[in-house]
Amino acid sequence: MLVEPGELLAAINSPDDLKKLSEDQLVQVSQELRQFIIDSVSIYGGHFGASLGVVELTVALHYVFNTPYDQLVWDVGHQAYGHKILTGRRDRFPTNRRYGGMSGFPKRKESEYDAFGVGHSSTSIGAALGMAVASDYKGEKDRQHIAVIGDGAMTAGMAFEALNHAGVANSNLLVILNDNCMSIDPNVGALKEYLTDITTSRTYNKVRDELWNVLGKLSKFGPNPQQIARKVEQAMKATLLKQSNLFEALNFRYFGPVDGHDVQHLATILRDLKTIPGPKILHCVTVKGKGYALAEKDQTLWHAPGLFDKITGEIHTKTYEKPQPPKYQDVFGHTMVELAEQNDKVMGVTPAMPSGCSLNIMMKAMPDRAFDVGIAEQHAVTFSAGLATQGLVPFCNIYSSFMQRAYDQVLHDVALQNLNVVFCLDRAGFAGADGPTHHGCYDIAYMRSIPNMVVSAPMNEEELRNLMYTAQLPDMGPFSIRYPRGEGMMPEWRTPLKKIAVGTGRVVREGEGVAILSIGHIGNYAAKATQQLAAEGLNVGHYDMRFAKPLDEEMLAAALSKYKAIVTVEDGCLPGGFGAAILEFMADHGYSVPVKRLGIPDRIVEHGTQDELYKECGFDVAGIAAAVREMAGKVAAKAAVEKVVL
Ligand SMILES: Cc1ncc(C[n+]2csc(CCOP(=O)(O)OP(=O)(O)O)c2C)c(N)n1
Ligand SMILES: CC(=O)[C@@H](O)[C@H](O)COP(=O)(O)O
Ligand SMILES: [Mg+2]
Repeated sequence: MLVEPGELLAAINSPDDLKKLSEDQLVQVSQELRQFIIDSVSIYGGHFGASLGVVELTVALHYVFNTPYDQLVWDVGHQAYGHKILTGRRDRFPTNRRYGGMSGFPKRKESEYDAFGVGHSSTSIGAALGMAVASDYKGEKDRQHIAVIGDGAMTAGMAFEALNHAGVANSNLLVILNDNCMSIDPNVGALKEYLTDITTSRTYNKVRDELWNVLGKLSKFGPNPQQIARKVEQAMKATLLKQSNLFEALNFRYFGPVDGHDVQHLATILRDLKTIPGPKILHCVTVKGKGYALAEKDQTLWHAPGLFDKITGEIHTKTYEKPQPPKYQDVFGHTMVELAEQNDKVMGVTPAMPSGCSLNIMMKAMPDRAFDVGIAEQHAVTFSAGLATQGLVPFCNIYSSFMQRAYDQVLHDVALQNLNVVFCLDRAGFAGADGPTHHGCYDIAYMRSIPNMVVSAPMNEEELRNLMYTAQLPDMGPFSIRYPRGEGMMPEWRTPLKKIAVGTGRVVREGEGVAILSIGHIGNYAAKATQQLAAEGLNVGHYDMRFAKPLDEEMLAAALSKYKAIVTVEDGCLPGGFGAAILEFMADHGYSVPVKRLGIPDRIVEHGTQDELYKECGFDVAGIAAAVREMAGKVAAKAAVEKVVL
């Protein structure tokens, strides 16, 4: 073991062991847990700042509540490392996010302590409410249901929808709002300002603390003082806070704000809250990255820093002798500025991923033309639709998997009205270590089914730039461009912007016998496979189709007439995907050439590096080459049979 737990932590293999500690020992065990997370993430990688920020909360929750009977739902789950360590998975930590190893997020099949599988944000309140209502139905009156949600996740519509329901369901639900003023980037929006208003109202906090101190003393004499104090507190909130009672207006009892790093105080409060029925919210104020100075200072960088030297804080980056290709996201970010300089109608929109998708480059250069709307994918799409009705051309950049949330908005608000909105789907295909919650498998299939939608994918940086350029030309209608996480292919990527005729592909190489039809970046793997095959004497054709919709029908017809077998390659799901589009075209036009489709199969693919997952699914370079050989073998066998018959 490269990471040794501290003395108390070493003895904790489940929350039952934690409960054996005295309340005085909670501070030490919290320190040890924090150190274990720092030590582990520095050498194994993963999300960092969020877990450090909830160390005390995690300890207090498992100390006070009877998990797993009491159900604890973590929102997003990127902050649940402490939870995993305390619930019997400390020894598995070296495998975190690795192929075949522990998931970076809570996952029901991984542990009975993971009450709900997460990864996408803002699901915790709805899920915990469902559990609470189920407990009501089953008569489990003693069961507790807790949702831990961050201030960033709280900005999403789903969270509000669940609060709205919970306020009348009257079930036993505790929402813990972990307020650190941060999403991945600084949190945005009016809710953030409201929460800041509560946390910074010194007068309110002072009067409230005094009131509850008195209450604590009086409560020995019965529940009445509590009721009086509550009434006084409500009146006080209304007068002392600018906008009061957002949560109380939704029938939640609001407690806080409390210091989320005072573990003993948290344990006391949580114990009290256990006795209060119905929906309640505890507002905890925490610091993202708490306990690691650099992470406290640059919270965005340390959200998920990669491997680092825990002593110096140096983040390990590879060094290269030659210039390397840029990340696709950066090509997007810089090209946005270039396009916006040329076309004053171009705007940028991101739901809470400005640094993830590099729209932050435009937000800095043109703050009035690029918007972070918070974790609100549905709103991001409809907001973009609104901009488009006024003649603007919004580029709405959403990670492929998060876009799943906004399918109806794409269809109803954009496509039905044929509005000029450009959807840039970053992290399309396998996301890698984040795993199935984040893999962008489905976008070709779901975008292809939408009328008016152009579905495209660049094979390299130049194509990304040209597709972006094309998409903002007049009257293009809804236009989607997908590209993967990570680097492209071209160190010299600032190529002149050129129009690509919609629905046209390009020939990468002519061959004979078998042709590969690929879409997007994975075409580079196909290109390598064709080179390997050429060395073996197999001269394989390769077409970079660029568009899954509309297909380049002319090119396809030519390829289907010339070649005896086809292999399609996509970094997307096979059902309904690019290969399926080719088969539909063939069926509709009477082609019967044998086809082998390579892509993401119809099952959940877990986490690992992108290359490990391509290999697992058979579309890494070796897999593509093997598929071509197989098809070439069939072609040769068929030709041999035909020769004998003749
Ligand atoms: C639907 C969805 N959109 C975006 C994300 C990406 N994302 C993951 S964590 C995060 C920030 C969450 O902020 P908060 O809930 O406040 O948690 P913190 O990191 O501050 O602890 C974002 C935007 C996501 N996981 N799910
Ligand atoms: C938890 C979460 O959803 C994000 O932090 C996500 O892991 C970011 O992914 P990228 O690293 O690909 O931006
Ligand atoms: Mg936050």
